[in-house]
Amino acid sequence: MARKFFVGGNWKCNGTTEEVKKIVAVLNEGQVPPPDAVEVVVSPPFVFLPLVKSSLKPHFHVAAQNCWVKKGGAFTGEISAEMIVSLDIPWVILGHSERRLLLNESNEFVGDKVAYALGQGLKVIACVGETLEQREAGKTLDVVAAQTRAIAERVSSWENIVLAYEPVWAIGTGKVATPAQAQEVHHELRKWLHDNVSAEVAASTRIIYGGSVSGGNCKELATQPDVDGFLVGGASLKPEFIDIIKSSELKKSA
Ligand SMILES: O=C(CO)COP(=O)(O)O
Repeated sequence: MARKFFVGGNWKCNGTTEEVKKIVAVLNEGQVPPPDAVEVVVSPPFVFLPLVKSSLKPHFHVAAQNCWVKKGGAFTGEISAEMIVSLDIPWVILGHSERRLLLNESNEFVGDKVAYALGQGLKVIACVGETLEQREAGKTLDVVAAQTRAIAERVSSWENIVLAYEPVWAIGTGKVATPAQAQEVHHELRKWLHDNVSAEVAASTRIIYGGSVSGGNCKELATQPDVDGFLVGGASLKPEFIDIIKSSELKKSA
């Protein structure tokens, strides 16, 4: 089965109510390919989830940016998977490098979160990626394999997981991975899934790229055989996000 192109917009910790309304208006006015050609999921900060969900055209789906590792309770400041489900939000981003690095989320903790969120019925955009130091030390594939393994060991199905490869050195830096660099890691991740999970999961799991994706560089990246879409940060707050969604049209179906 062909993997449907997937474009995620991670708004991170950005936006006021007024700014969020403007981004929603841009999305609603955009001429984008139909939902059977591309899956688009935007991820506003928690406080804007209901506003964004209720004002976006149904064509677009919504994701939370994180959730707690288990059932809610006495965890001040956290948001549980159950809460996200109760808002009818289908997706959550987990394991983003900003949380792994700034908030010390370990591979195991991220794996536990992915398993718990899936168990509650959420779909998960699970992020992996190496730092510049790790890349320069030749450890890229070991790092992303270890991050992926911690997820694979804890989940029984990959049906509701999109894997996002986001090299840390490319995030918010304007230094996008070259199409060849992205393709190499995506190919290796797919091979890892093939060898360690199953051929079926390797063939069907979408592996998307994130890190300084823009309206300018998305086209060449989109044509790489193992790049099934994008997770976009800064550019997802701007009208060029529409161009990035449209890059799905360049994808030849597998
Ligand atoms: O972290 C990212 C998406 O999750 C990428 O961010 P930028 O597109 O701003 O580099």
